[in-house]
Amino acid sequence: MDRSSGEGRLTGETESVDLISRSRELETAAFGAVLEGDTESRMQWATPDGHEIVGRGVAARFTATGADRFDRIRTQARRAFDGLTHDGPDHARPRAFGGFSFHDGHKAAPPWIGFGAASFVVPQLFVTRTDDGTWLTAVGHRVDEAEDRLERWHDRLTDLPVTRNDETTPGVAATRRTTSQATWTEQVEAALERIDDGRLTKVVLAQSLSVDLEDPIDVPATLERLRRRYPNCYGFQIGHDAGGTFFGAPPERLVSKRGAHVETEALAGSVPRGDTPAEDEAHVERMRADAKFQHEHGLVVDAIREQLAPFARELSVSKQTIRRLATIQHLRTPIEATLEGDRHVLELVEALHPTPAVGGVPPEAAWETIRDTEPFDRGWYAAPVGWFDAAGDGEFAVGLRSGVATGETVTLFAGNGIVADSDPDEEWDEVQLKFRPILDELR
Ligand SMILES: C=C(O[C@@H]1C=C(C(=O)O)C=C[C@H]1O)C(=O)O
Repeated sequence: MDRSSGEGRLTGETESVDLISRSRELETAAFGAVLEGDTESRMQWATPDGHEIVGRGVAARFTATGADRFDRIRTQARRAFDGLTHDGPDHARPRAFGGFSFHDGHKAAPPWIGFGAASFVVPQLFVTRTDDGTWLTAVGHRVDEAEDRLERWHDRLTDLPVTRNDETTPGVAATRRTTSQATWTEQVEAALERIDDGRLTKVVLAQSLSVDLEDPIDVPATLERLRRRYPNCYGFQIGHDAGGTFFGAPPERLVSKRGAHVETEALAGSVPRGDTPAEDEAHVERMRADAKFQHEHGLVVDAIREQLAPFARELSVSKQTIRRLATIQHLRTPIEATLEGDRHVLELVEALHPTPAVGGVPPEAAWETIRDTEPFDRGWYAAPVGWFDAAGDGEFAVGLRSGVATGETVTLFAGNGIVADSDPDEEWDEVQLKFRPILDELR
């Protein structure tokens, strides 16, 4: 156990504490052990291009509530990162990992204990695996603290055998839905009335599914299996010993920023996979040719373009493509921008969240409809999860295809875009497909 966890860490909005960071290369693949044992915080982040970060402990924590939560996180982070000295390669630099709740008024009630309206942690210890090798980084408030932590964990990880992947799933004892199919039909019909009235153009309605497990879930092993099945998705977990663990395999990038270069995408419109390549194509062709799907997708492209334009010197919207996943296929439009001036990735996160891929159009009417309709708190579902660094660069996924594990229950969330001409039965089927990534790994 890392007994120094929590000592002298930075939490307040006014304190300023130096952060010292030290890295060294790791010759072992046994770095999953970083997540073992008691620690107040653990995190994992994997990208579709194969990069991976696994971390534990709290060197600095930033939290905020309210409408200015994005700004307040940035202010706290600036204080912490201003005093940072990193000795190691750039890719092993300290970053703050965490995210936001869907809505700024969110309260951390079950199953979301430990998940406030905005919460980020700079881990005390983390492993970064990229094309440049595997590196271990320790962060502390004094040089000796960082160096001791680095050596201790380096020795510990190097001595460990690489364990084989755990293929056993926890098993499902019981499931409970928040929304029956009959209720869903009523909800979609009520949303369609608002659309007919002209109050609303699109809303994404979600459902939640609670799964009682037969055995405790091993989140890292579950994520590993998800990564193999959904290699073109993100993989993440954010866990608190004093609360739950939010994890998932989102297919959707909210935004990534490196210097002036920004990448995002519109992902909306969903059809199943077929049993054969020809069936796959038939589903895709139906989606491409369908006015409802194109309308629903186009609203997302337009909103992202509008939100990003004020920040951009150049903005380009690429040709529509298909994102094909193991259980579902989506319409996807990549969007890139070159920023005008110096910006923090959290400014872009704030501008983009929620896109109409998870919220709706117009945003206020969509949020009102979500609030009037959904009998549960979205918590961090469909909200930004990811990281940022001292330079204000970072990458955020949309927290979809996700669940929050507490004790022996996992609460899953999934939703779908409703526009004029949506059919409640078809929308129901699409939502069930979106539960599958996590549900299949629990059964
Ligand atoms: C809302 C979800 O997915 C989003 C909604 C989609 C749609 O309406 O077709 C497709 C991809 C995601 O942007 C979810 O996975 O829960």
